[in-house]
Formats: sequence, C-alpha cells, structure tokens
Amino acid sequence: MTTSTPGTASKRNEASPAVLVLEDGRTFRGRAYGALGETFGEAVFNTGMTGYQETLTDPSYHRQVVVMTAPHIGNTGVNDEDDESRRIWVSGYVVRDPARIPSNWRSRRSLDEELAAQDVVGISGVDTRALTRHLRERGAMRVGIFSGPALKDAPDESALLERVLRAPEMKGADLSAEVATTEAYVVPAVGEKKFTVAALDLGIKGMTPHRMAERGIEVHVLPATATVEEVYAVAPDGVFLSNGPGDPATADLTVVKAVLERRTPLFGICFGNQLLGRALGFGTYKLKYGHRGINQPVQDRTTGKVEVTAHNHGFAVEAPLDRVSETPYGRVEVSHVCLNDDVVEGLRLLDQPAFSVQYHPEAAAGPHDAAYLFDRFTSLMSTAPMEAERA
Ligand SMILES: NC(=O)CC[C@H](N)C(=O)O
Repeated sequence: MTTSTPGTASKRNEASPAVLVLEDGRTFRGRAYGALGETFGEAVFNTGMTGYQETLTDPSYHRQVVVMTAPHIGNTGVNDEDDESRRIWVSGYVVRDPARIPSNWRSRRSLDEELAAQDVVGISGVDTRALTRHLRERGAMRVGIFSGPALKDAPDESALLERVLRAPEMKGADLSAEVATTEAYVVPAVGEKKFTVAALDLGIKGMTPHRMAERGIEVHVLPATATVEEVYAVAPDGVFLSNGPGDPATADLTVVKAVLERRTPLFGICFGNQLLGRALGFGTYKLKYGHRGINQPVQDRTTGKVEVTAHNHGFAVEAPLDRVSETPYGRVEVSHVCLNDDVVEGLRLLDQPAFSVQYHPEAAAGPHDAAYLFDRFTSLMSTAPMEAERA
C-alpha cells in the first residue's frame, strides 16, 4: 500500500517510523521514506556520491534494497532526463539524511515523492555507515523494510524477521525476463548509419544503445527471450549482450554460443560479460558484497592504463588472471581486472572478434574513462569480415 499525495510525502513520513531488518537479525530503526508498506530484497550498498536517479532506474537493481553510503540523498530532486529505464527497479531504498528541499534547475519533483508515486518503500535516518560496515563484514543478505500498516500488523521484531527469511535469495534468481522489453524496438543511428547491432535486452540501461547510436550504430533491442533466428533476422554486423539482474548461472546460453559459432563480433557488459564467460566454460560466483559505485579502479591489461569506472555487480567470472585459457571458442584472456580486489572485470577472445567487461563503460552515472570500449566494438565490426575470410 502506498500514499503518494504529491508535495506531502516528506511531511507525512517525517513522523512515521520504519524498521529495517536484516536476515541475520540486525535491526535499524528510522523514518519512512517514499511509500509506506513493506518490501524485501537483497541488501547491497552503493558508494556513488552522485547519480541516484540513474541507480534507482537501473534494471540490474531489480529485487535489491540499495543502501546509499553518501549521507545526503535527494538534493537535486528527480528530473525528466536521467532515468535509465521506464521505472524505478530497486525494491527498497535506504538513506541517511534525505533532502528536505530539492534544488536543481532540472528538478521536477522530490525523490521522496517519486519513490512514493512508484510505490517504492524506503527508510531514512539510518546509520548507513554502520549498515554498510555490517554488510561488508557479513556479506550481502536478505533484508526487509517495514513502515505504516506493515509495522502495525507485526509490531515485534521476530515476526518481521520471519517474513525476511521467507523472501527469495539472489543466488539462483532468474530475473532478466521480468525487466526486459517484451517487444523489439530500434534505436536509430545518429548521423550516417555504419553498422547494425542486435542487442539482447537482459535488463539494458538506456544509455547503452545511445552510446552505440552516437557511433553510427543502428541498435535493434530484442527481448531477453529472443531466439538465434530472431537475432540473425536483423542481419547484425555485431551482437551485444546487456547488463541485467539476477544470477548468471540461471541464464540460457543458446544465443551466445550461436554467436560465437558464427564468429559474429560480440560485445557484452556486466551480465553480458558473465554470460560470455559461462559460454566459454568459465564459472561464475557470488561476491561477498559486490561492487556498486562510480569510482572503482580497473586496469585494462592490454594497454596497462587504469580507468575509474562505474560498477554494479554482485557476481563475477572465475577465470585465471595469469595465463591465456584454451576454450571451445579459442584462446581467451582476462583483459581487465579490478585493482581493489583482483576480480575479473573483462574477457577478450584472441581468435575471434568477441570481448566483454564486467563494469559500465556507458557510465550513467559515472566517469567516461571506459567509453573507448564502444570504439573497440565498432572497430571489431569494421575488421570482422576480414577475420571471417581468414577463418
Ligand atoms: N549490472 C549487471 O549486469 C549485474 C549482473 C549480475 N546481476 C550481478 O549482480 O553481478
């Protein structure tokens, strides 16, 4: 249930208590933020100082309750330009000190109002530093947020904890089809059209086809369930595998393997990197608490350059850093690595035109250091016919 009378949300919620209960029993009390009610998900923290609107609307956050480590959230309100998809996807939102009065020339409404209007239950006034330290020590885990009627129905914490323990876990969750488009659509090339790309929407962010379009690519965004025939029906020069929510171990690899068989140029981001990794025969595993933020240092091992990058992942590919791997599709190297913890951040095939990264070169939000990867994809498409002839 939600009450979302525009302009009154902040006032209403200031007096309304809310409780956050983690699956290991740790509890935080605060005030309701956004919609009143109850919600469940995987508790994860995001260290971005800016970009909350892009974070909230990134479909990869589906079924996650996002804790913001930046203490002031909502200062620039919500605008009509920065959404990364058609709605907010986080299942809950946790902040320390929300803005009472948003101020920005693009702001159209307050974040509190927007969360309420989209029925997203949040909590404010939480010691997000303590909560983040807890998640860092114990790992990402299930959580519930309760306010309004949900709190009245189950006033004691053990009853709330019971409900949290009934919520589904992220491990084993197959979520792409829940967030992806059901109809194919085209994002036209900006200026002269040079290439056609079939982009599998596993939970795609809006900025991704835009980054391709501005390089002369006509992007055919296809549903997550698209078949090999549907992918090749658009006569693609290249295939793109998008980011997306859920556990990569549940994903169907038929299309990825068919693209590798045909040696069509292939580029994957985040979930797409994990799918490429699995199609090549590598495993994926759940990180203790993941990478979410916009200042993660990654090294491109092909050039030695370090880039500061946007991340949002809870799983990672298990591939050897110190040697080239032999796979059914030829040799593969780990092309990128996270300098904080040596997690695999990119894969590159040496015998065919395919590569992927675990992080977000499209940024939105975040720095643009990794935008060169879209140029790498276009140059693969320019040189690919030669590669195919040689094969
Ligand atoms: N942004 C993404 O594509 C995330 C991929 C995957 N769901 C993960 O958490 O690792």
